[in-house]
Amino acid sequence: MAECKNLELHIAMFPWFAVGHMTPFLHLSNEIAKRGHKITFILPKKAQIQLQHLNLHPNFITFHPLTIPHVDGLPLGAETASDISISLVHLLAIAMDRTREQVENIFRAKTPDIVFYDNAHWIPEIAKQLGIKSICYNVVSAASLAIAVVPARNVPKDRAITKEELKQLPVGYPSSTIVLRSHEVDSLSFISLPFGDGITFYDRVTTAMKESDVISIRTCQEMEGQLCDYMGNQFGKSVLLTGPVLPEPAKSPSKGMWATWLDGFEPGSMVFCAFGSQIILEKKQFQELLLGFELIGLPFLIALKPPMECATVEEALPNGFKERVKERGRVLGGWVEQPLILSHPSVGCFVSHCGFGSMWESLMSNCQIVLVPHLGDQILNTRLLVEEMKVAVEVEREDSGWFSRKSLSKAIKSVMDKDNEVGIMVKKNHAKWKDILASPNFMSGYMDKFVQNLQDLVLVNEKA
Ligand SMILES: O=c1ccn([C@@H]2O[C@H](COP(=O)(O)OP(=O)(O)O[C@H]3OC[C@@H](O)[C@H](O)[C@H]3O)[C@@H](O)[C@H]2O)c(=O)[nH]1
Repeated sequence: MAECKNLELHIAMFPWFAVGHMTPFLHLSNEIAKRGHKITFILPKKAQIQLQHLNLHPNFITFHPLTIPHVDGLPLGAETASDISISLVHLLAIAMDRTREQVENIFRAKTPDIVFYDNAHWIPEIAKQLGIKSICYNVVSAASLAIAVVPARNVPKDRAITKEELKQLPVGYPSSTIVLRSHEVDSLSFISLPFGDGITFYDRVTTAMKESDVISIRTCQEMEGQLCDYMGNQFGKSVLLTGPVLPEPAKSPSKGMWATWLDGFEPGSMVFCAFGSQIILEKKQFQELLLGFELIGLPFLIALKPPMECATVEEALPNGFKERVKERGRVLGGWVEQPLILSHPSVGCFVSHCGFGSMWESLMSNCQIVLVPHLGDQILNTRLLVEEMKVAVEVEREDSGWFSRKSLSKAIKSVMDKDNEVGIMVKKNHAKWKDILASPNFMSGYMDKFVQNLQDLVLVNEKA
């Protein structure tokens, strides 16, 4: 157990109801629990079943399930963003807001010292009344926060933000490379749309940050230092960084259900593709992607949700695809154990949407990285990896947003061809960054300092 002051903390966690948010909150909980502190983790009932295997310290981390109220327009039983399409998530925010009384009752009963939250902008109001410190913990990149949800963005209250306004960077934004191209700015237009009852996404997130005692971001100074400083200046608050907070590899890892099949291929020859927990492609784009994989001539494993209007991936396969690729490729429509697959010696390339979780997992792997971002934050994460760190390549898209089988296969081949200059460069840079991120005290150093800061925060409270 890491050394720290003797003050034992009790922390409540209340992440947005999405796997890409609850999972990193749980990784953070594990790190805090490992240092001897108690966690009450508040989440939808169904999500508890999905996440409990990631709870590495059940003696310290207790799940507290919520009943998610039904909101008109959501499918019956929907509890997390993975249960619904992206177009409905604003309704899930209403459902989250309607759990306020349940959450307040938990706080009254459990009396935590600190609460971590992200999308629930009303948490600081409850916390202040009960003498609990509130930390707005962001599990997306500092870049995506700094470009979209800072006071300098000045989103109009009475109308939707225009494309021209979105093209302008917020005053003082510190990067000229981690930006959206002009045909991509629409991916941010959601910030002025409702997200919850009578509140826009922008107002929700900026309120969540303004009202907090501390802003925290799951990133590191080495990669996003300037952007984190900008966030601190914008909100006039200290910004605590947790570092990447990835789980330690299990001592005796299960090999996972795909290991035997993967074992049959040459080391580093397999290309793995997954687009996180939310992306659902249109059928034509899904088929184009598969045909791109067919073109590369390498073995592949694709784990994507069935495309729009299809119940299964099988019914969306291009004609004759299965017969042509035979044993060389598999297309799965369900959840796979991504971290285990990325660590398998046969897997040499990861084609990802660059969701923030997948971004860290790709950096910590030995795989070449090919990126096909979809949402605004994924595009910015991609720019960070491609333009700043030069550890990955991005698949070229047309202005319409469409990517072709040719552009996909070109990007994959560029990193899988051992003599390709770009492939050699990204591999070398990736290895350097991996050395930094995986060095013995890198992550634990961030966490020790972070937990120390939490204790100081509570001690100041007690002395006051
Ligand atoms: O089949 C799968 C797919 C995904 N996963 C895991 O699920 C997690 C996905 O998280 P990501 O952040 O990459 O992607 P998501 O799309 O789920 O995240 C969401 O929240 C974070 C934002 O940055 C993303 O833009 C948003 O889409 C990863 O830890 C990944 O290992 C699996 O284990 N199996």
